[in-house]
Amino acid sequence: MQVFKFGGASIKDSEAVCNMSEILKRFPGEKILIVVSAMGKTTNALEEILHLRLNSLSTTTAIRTLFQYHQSIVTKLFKENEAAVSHLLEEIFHELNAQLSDIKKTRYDESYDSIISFGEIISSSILLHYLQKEGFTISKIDAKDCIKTDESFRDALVNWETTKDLINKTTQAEFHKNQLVITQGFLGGTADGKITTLGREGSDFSAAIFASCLHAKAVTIWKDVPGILNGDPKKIKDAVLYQELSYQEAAEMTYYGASVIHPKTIKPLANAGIPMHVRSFSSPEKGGTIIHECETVHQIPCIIIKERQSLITFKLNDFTFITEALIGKIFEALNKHHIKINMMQNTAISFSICVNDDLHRLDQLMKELEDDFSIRYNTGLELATIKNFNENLIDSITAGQEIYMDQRSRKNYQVVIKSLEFRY
Ligand SMILES: Nc1ncnc2c1ncn2[C@@H]1O[C@H](COP(=O)(O)OP(=O)(O)O)[C@@H](O)[C@H]1O
Ligand SMILES: N[C@@H](CC(=O)OP(=O)(O)O)C(=O)O
Repeated sequence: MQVFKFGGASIKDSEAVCNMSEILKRFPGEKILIVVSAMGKTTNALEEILHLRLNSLSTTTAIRTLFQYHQSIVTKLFKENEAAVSHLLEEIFHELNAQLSDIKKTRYDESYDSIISFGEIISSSILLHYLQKEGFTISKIDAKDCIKTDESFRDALVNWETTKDLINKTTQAEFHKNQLVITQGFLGGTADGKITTLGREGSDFSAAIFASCLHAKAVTIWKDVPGILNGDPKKIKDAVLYQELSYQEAAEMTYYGASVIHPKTIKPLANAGIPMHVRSFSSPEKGGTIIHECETVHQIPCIIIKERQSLITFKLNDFTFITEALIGKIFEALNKHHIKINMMQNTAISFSICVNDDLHRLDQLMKELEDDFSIRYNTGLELATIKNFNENLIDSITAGQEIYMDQRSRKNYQVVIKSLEFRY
């Protein structure tokens, strides 16, 4: 039994969905658990709809556009039974509207999950019907009933023991009857059935959760790139494909922000010794990258760019030194608001952190600390990390740039800058 994950790009239109079905046909008779993300940029569209609703602006056009996007995929995929699937789509959008009218501003994170989860609910429903039409024996399970989490909405923590039991019970029963089982990535549920999400781009992590609980023989993540390269090929010219990566190297890349894999994905797979393949959905005959237990340590530079960063500097105005107690106060607030530090630095009288641009969370953080510190911040930055750096590469990345913060260790160089026009 193995796990396949199809992300937004691999199911973004009807051609991509047909291609997904062709990929599955390459594995006749193989038991496969399919984890799907929302189609294309649906999650971003739902975030926008939530934003409009919370600001008491009209959501009508945005909802209609999202509906029409999915409807046009359904129309192209289904012919004789289009009406049934269209009806299902209408029902899901009806439910989305109902949930939107019930939003509570005071419980932002919970409302976020209840709305944003619709992307995966829609995609898994359409794909179930399409793959059935294509002749596969397939059933759907709901991730919210299998992956049990706490109530940290938007970044929920998995309760592994319950999850393992539920995944095994639910999935094994379905595999007795079907070759394929499909479920939603990114989603989980609390003990009392409220929907949660595992963090943006968390479907890779969902695939790893299912794989480790089911002792799958492998996980394959189908992407719009040939595998994992030593830099994002959309930004770095002549990026080189890694044929294999150790769990450790892969985990490190995701930690620094290589967006190709969600950072929480590697740990459960490494602990269970399950290999992960990252392969191209447009060239499924190619092997891509395998992440597994191996001795290989790459010496070529690897460039990781984390976009949408903010730099926040905390200071006291009376020349008080930044003590451990003051840093402790900042860390406590960061922990409380689920804000992760991507890079940090202190001087005698200031403490600076580079964090993701999550305006809602950062706003809460500032409110909490504004009485104790004078706070300055810059938004719209990028954090570049070069593993195995050399001076030429640093020069080419920082040339003409204002450096907001940088630091180096023996092997890694990190820099926060405004924008990165690559000349590499
Ligand atoms: N080191 C890297 N190797 C390959 N792709 C990378 C790397 N770093 C960033 N990427 C980006 O990751 C993207 C694929 O991840 P993502 O968009 O999350 O896929 P999906 O949503 O389909 O799961 C690629 O299109 C590429 O631009
Ligand atoms: N749809 C969610 C979860 C996800 O993992 O998506 P993708 O696999 O397309 O990155 C998001 O966009 O955050």
